[in-house]
Amino acid sequence: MWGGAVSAEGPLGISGLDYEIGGRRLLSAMDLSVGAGESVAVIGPSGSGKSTLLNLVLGLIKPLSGQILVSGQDMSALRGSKLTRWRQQHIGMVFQFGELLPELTPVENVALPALLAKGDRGEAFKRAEELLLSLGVPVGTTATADLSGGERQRTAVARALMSHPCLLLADEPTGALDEQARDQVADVLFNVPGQDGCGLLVVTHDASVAERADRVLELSQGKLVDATIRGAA
Ligand SMILES: Nc1ncnc2c1ncn2[C@@H]1O[C@H](COP(=O)(O)OP(=O)(O)OP(=O)(O)O)[C@@H](O)[C@H]1O
Repeated sequence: MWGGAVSAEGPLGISGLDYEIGGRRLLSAMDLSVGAGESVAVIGPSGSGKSTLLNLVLGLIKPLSGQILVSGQDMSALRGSKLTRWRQQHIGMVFQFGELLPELTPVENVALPALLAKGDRGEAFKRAEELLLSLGVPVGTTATADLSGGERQRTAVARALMSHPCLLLADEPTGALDEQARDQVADVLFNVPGQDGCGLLVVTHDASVAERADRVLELSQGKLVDATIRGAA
């Protein structure tokens, strides 16, 4: 089992995490930490609880017991608008299907969270454009629906980075892509910790994506164990 001390300073520290659903113990005394500038991939069979783990980190569901620190803050201790604000300010999330609004342009999609949070409009559009250009996404007037699958996922990465999160989560970020687009999105995603200094936690079925991470862990019977993937560091 991979343990590791829970750091109050790092992007993510999980200790002794237990979670049950429908009378079934899904996570059991799980420990995990993700350091600044580090990437961790979690693999595991379907139904083993990988997405549930991300939902717990986001504070969308509460653990039975144990502690989840995001940027030093115990997520279980926060409720309502405080929890929402902490999540918005410290965590970026990339979903399998991007979860973008198809009729908006990529810049509008990326700027939207900042606009909804009543941020400065000009600054939001400027940062959105810079982020998209840095990730190789065209910033014209094309609707997001008309972009390629890979461009859409890179737009989703840009949106997740908009708030300068200390922790970036990704749930099957390349699951809907062909091989070439998968590699481009994985390049972009795994560059982020080195460039921004945030921690990256990626859940994936794809060994060629997982092996890019600094550490690969397998979720097995409620615990994270070291996984050896050919070519993994
Ligand atoms: N709200 C819920 N009610 C009942 N069971 C649930 C609920 N949410 C998740 N589960 C169950 O918990 C288990 C873990 O689900 P989860 O989505 O975390 O798995 P996963 O490892 O991400 O799977 P996949 O790789 O297929 O996405 C599954 O058996 C799922 O059916």
